[in-house]
Amino acid sequence: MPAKKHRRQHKQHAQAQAQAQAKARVQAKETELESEQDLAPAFRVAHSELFGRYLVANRQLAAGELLITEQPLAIGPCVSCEPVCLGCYRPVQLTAQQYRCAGCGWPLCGASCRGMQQRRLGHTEEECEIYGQRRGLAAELLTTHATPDQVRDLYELVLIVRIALLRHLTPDLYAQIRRMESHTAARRENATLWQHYEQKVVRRLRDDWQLQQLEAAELHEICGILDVNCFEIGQHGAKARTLYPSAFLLAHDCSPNTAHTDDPLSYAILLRTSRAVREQETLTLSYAYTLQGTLKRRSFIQGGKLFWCRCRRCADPRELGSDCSALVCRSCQLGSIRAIDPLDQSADWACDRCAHRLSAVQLERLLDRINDDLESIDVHDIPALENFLARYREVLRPNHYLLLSAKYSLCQTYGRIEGYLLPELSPQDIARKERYCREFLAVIDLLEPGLTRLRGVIMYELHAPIMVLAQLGMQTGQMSRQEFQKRINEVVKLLTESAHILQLEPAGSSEHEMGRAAADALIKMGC
Ligand SMILES: C[S@@+](CC[C@H](N)C(=O)[O-])C[C@H]1O[C@@H](n2cnc3c(N)ncnc32)[C@H](O)[C@@H]1O
Repeated sequence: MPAKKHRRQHKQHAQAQAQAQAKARVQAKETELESEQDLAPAFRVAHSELFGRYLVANRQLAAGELLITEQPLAIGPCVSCEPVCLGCYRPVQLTAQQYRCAGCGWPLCGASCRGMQQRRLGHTEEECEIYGQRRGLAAELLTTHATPDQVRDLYELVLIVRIALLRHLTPDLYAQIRRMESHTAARRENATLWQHYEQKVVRRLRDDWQLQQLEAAELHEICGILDVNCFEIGQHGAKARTLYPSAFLLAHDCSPNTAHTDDPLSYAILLRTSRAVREQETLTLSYAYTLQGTLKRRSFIQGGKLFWCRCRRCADPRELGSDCSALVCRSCQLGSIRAIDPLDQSADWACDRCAHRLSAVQLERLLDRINDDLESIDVHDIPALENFLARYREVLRPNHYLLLSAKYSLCQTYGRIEGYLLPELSPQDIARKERYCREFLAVIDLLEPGLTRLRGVIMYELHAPIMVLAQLGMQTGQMSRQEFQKRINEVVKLLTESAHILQLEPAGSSEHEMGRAAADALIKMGC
């Protein structure tokens, strides 16, 4: 081989080798970056004047990323609860037949309650001793003669006493809890709130129960910490409130970018992104029930968490396009009534077509009345719920949260309760279920988009009427093959997304079961 050709070949070979090495280096770097990204914490703690401490995404996060899973620091019955077992937080009766703790006499679900073995998460010896020494002031009041207020007042104390006990039992956990925000100064300025806790908690524990080792200031602080930072959790009828080591740091938003659930056995929280989150974006969850109007959500948040929310949804009279607070104008019957300035709780509400106005007080009174009406209806009473929708159709816009609440109950009862199972329903009733599901889903898509439990549940509910009506349409020859296929494609899409969302719920939860049912249905359909 001539030397020149050989040199050229050698040069080409060396160039190719250098290119391959460079490519390998880039690939190695990329892999390194990818794995660094995997290892990089998804979020960090930031601080601002407005939020105090809060969590921020450290990198771009995908929808469904698990951000936090942690055990509670403390757990106990909710504030306004019905009687529950002190071990597992499932409902109990106050009758003479109800099993009671041999040590202190409080009602428990049974001798083998799993909460008796879970130190710190259930009924402990230390707690038992305190109640046992004060049977007349606690357990003996918990009979069928107890008024709802007496029951609530006693159950409210449980978690406060548990936290106070941690001071000596596990000082590190206690210190972690005491570092949480309590808003004590602001609470002290609110005479009604302060007096409530002074009477119901501080005096009761220190004077009546003679627990003078619990200082008044410490008790007020614990009450504040609980009001500001607690999560309400529970599955299969259990209900409890919990404090978690880091999940409490999430800031609030009325259309949040995370969703959380809890493990039925360990009470661990599982917090995930519900949609894609940009690097530097604040991670948020909702402290209030999202299917409520701005006026109600804001006053609920101010009452418990002591700040006025000013998020994008709160500032928008149409609530991100959902229009879930709008009323029908009583005067012109054409326009919609909305808040003039939703960030001012006392601002008037005005019609967008005529000069009609309502004061915030008038509006609240009207909504309270309609709400009381709705609350008086059993969630399984289909005719009463339909009647409610018919009565308020002329008063509230179709997406109003009070109508949506009734529609949600109907979505879950049509096709599911005796007398209204799918084979028993008329095509009109099945179509009604489909319509309510669609209306509800359209609002949830705006307020809680992404991988959220409500979307998963309602998509599962929606697939059934579409499927049944499509089959019926084919059988009766009223639906074309093309239209039938279109409906089936929609069913597959709904089941796929529902299965994906609901199987993120912890095993053993009813939503997880629903997710599995969606996945099974897809298999049966050959998907
Ligand atoms: C559960 S704590 C969150 C952690 C708290 N920022 C801290 O530093 O401990 C709730 C408190 O955070 C603040 N906060 C959270 N979200 C907020 C928001 N959207 N606007 C204003 N303050 C907010 C309020 O002080 C609220 O009472």
